[in-house]
Amino acid sequence: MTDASAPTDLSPAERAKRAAAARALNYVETGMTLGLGTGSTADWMVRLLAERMKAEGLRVIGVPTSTRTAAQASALGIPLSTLDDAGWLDLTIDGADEFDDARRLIKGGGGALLQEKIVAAASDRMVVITDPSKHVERLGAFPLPVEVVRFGHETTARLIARVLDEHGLGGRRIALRGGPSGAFVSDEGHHILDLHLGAIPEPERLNTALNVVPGVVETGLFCGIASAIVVGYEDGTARVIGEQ
Ligand SMILES: O=C(CO)[C@H](O)[C@H](O)COP(=O)(O)O
Repeated sequence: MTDASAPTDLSPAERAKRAAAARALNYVETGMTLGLGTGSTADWMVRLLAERMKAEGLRVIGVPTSTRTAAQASALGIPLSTLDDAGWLDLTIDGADEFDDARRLIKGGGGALLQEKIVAAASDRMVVITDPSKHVERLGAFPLPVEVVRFGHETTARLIARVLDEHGLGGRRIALRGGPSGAFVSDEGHHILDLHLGAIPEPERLNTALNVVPGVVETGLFCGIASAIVVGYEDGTARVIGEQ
């Protein structure tokens, strides 16, 4: 169903993101503790959530997955908690950079993958909000973000290259995320290596192998975590893959 309340001046891409976010809010019930994702699609979800809280008296407590989302949510008046104070969450709603038919994801384009994974893992359900441009047959066209400690990060990259070799992904480019002003630093004070893999033959196996490399904190591969994927479309409709 299209959303008649959607602003008419949005670009097609923003309409799709908004549609996914609006549909995902159907999972939210009053009294829930809710993980709040990071990124431009999650941004819509936080905005629409705040609107519903004001308009309908919906009560939730949010656990943000980044300083960016924390700032947005508190500016909009959403009550927040830390993950440890909340303990366990009813639901997390977050975006993704890629998803496949097995509901596996690549996340971390916005650099918040570590907190996003911890929060999602501590939730009864993770609902992903996305659009058709992120659907892939095989994960890996989007460079895989891997969060690493700053100490010895070039050595960690070499150790990762060895793992890639063993997984039939030898010679792939590994880039330290950053720009002219220096390397990107995550909310937890780490760097991110973007692995340009093209296609990942066995995401679960690669995730396990990367996570035991000394210096690796976490990967952006989310396997077996998302319970539903809400795909929003430019016409304002949305479709759910997985748990309704
Ligand atoms: O994983 C993320 C941040 O770390 C984001 O959810 C992902 O990058 C998608 O962002 P967007 O909705 O802006 O496309």
